[in-house]
Amino acid sequence: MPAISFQSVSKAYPSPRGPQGSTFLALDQVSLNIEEGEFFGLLGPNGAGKTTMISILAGLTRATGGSVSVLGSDVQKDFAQARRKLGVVPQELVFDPFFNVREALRIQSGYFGIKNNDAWIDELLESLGLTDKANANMRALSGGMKRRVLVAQALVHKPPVIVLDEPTAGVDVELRQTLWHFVAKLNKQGSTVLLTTHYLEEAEALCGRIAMLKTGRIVALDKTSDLLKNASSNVLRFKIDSELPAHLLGKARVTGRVVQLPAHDALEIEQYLTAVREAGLVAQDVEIRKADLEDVFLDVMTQNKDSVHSVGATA
Ligand SMILES: Nc1ncnc2c1ncn2[C@@H]1O[C@H](COP(=O)(O)OP(=O)(O)OP(=O)(O)O)[C@@H](O)[C@H]1O
Repeated sequence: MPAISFQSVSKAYPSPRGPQGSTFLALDQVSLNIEEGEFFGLLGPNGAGKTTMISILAGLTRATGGSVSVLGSDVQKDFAQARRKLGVVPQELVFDPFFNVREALRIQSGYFGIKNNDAWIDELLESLGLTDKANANMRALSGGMKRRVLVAQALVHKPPVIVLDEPTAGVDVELRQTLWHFVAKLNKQGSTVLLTTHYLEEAEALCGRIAMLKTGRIVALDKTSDLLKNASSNVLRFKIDSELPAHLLGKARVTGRVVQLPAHDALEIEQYLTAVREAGLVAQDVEIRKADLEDVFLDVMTQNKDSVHSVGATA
């Protein structure tokens, strides 16, 4: 039985543009099974639909079509059972300002009907570097500390499936390391992890399998190692002072003076450098590196440039 299953899931929101009553599809027939024990990455640009998928999974938003289940429990029909199996770390820093950290975790335990949970709460506090903040009021915590509490809150009922929605957005290196160390340990002990992140380095390092979402559709789904294998194997990187010739510009990723071009073999690298020289440009700091997940991601996203799914006005 999959840990998480999305079957032909669609979600229509009221359209911000267009005539009244019209909708647009934030998710379009998404099907995805995540198996027990996987560390799975869900990637996509802003607005791709990642948070919408997680909100449906957590029972916070209703899908317009299709079905979603957590370890066999349907998120709508068996809401309480599905919710109990799930620990969700939300993207936004939502917290109750009236309680201290320990109280917040005890209250969260109470929502799940768990009494005398202090031993596990202490372990969570310790693992997330929060022990000395246990009695601090939530209001008095820094953003990074609040995020740690959100992680602890999500795990307070020992859920077998953990969902992390951009947990490292804007957090420092120390918290990232603490968090990844802890989540990797839980995954090794058998927890299933679903992660959304814009830090592709993290996804590459942590996730065994990855789905890439674009405008509500899955446009790539594979083992991380196979995604990397199928990508252009090398990237030619150099700096220039003027604009690239037009025929190279379409293929290149340009950041300021830095140009990066995907290259399959030595001949292609030679052709790029010749084209640069013939355009009267000087390539500086030339280097060749292996393609990484960011290259794969950009490749996949440019191949699927014009997928916009609007539907007409609903009756
Ligand atoms: N409550 C809502 N009402 C209307 N439109 C919404 C609502 N929530 C999300 N959307 C729209 O649905 C689309 C998908 O949004 P979603 O937040 O799921 O994307 P995302 O992949 O999580 O993006 P990000 O990386 O920025 O967090 C976007 O176009 C967004 O504007």
